[in-house]
Amino acid sequence: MDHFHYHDNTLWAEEVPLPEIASRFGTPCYVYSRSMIEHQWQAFDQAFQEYPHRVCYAVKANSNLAVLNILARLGSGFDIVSVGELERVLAAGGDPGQVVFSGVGKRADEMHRALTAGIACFNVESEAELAHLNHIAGKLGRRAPVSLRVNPDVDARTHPYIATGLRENKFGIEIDQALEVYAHAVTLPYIDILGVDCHIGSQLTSLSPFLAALERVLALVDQLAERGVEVRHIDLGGGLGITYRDETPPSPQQYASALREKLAGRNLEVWIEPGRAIVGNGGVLLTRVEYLKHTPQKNFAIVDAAMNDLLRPALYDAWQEIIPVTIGTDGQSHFFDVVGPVCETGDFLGKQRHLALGVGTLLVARAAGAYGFTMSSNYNSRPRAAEVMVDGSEAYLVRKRETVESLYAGESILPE
Ligand SMILES: Cc1ncc(COP(=O)(O)O)c(C=O)c1O
Ligand SMILES: N[C@@H](CCCC[NH3+])C(=O)O
Repeated sequence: MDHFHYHDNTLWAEEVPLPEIASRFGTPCYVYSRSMIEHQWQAFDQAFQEYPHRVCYAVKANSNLAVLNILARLGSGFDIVSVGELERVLAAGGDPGQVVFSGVGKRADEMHRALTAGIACFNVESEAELAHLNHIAGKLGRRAPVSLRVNPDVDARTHPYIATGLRENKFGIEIDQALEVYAHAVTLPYIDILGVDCHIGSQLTSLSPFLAALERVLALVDQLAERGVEVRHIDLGGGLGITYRDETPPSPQQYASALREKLAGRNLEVWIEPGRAIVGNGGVLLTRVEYLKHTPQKNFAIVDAAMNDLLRPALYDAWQEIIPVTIGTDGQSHFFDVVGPVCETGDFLGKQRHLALGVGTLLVARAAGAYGFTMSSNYNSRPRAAEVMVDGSEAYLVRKRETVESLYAGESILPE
């Protein structure tokens, strides 16, 4: 399915034209579509049909409160990796009883807060973390709900920086050691074993790695049952990819039905943690051309968004489609490198793009709803961009552009 439609310069099925958004809120800004985000969450939820499941949206993909609130209203669960993400979920009206906490480095204060908030499950990634959590829960006089995240040693066939399920990666407990760690876990007084968790990587474009991981997790579930450890759910993490260029990832329907087939007849809930596939295509980065620069080697379009706003091209050499929203003033097409104002040669949004551009042309970088704003920074003392949510005929400013003053508000100089 083509996730994205442009009708009269609007986003998806929303009605507010992007040039109007640019003039009301300025550029660069992120623009999200409420209906697209809802559509994608519901696609996952409905695809499992009657099979007991929980969709825990991965907050790291896009943690804007309006996005979280839209999902909370649908009844979504949330996958968090820090206390900061937990507080965002709570502030957005999310249900703590549907929160899972992933990550290799949970601190004591984070465990404490998550326990008092009453989260659904800690996805524990090492024996040391398990002992620490048992200790913290003991001090609170509570039992911590736990799944162990196992590392199934499956090649996700994605960018090496975002593959997480290989033996050499820092994530999870080696699957061959899992039985031993479970045997220990069930003896701990403040640990309640609920499930088995894994997450093998992000931007996966085929089903086979998911199914290979599922098979290994199910084999472990069976071995645990033989030893008297009955788990209630398995968590398969996130990772389903989207189309940036010419990838053809499975749809949420295809993904869920392949999982359902393997799970049929089991008395196990399945939890998933999709991030990118819910919000990725529901957002764009809107930016304006400031200058054109023609050199004997290259044509540059210098835009007002930069690597601090959208890091994926610089970090992963990721391809984001760039489309003009308004016609260029000179109307001439060239191959352009679309670059930002940051002082790094790696500061580009796209290279060698055939575009008709002029000064003032508005462009979008598509598929920027996931890992766009959340990976942004203040590098070069650039204020973070505004975020706008479009909902039918209304556009709401859901995060103001930062002010320059706010960037040094917490700093101080040394006394005389
Ligand atoms: C533990 C965990 N769950 C879920 C996700 C979400 O992944 P994605 O955005 O690829 O669906 C990630 C990131 O890859 C993750 O590390
Ligand atoms: N930041 C990555 C995804 C990271 C997934 C986190 N576990 C990206 O933009 O593709």
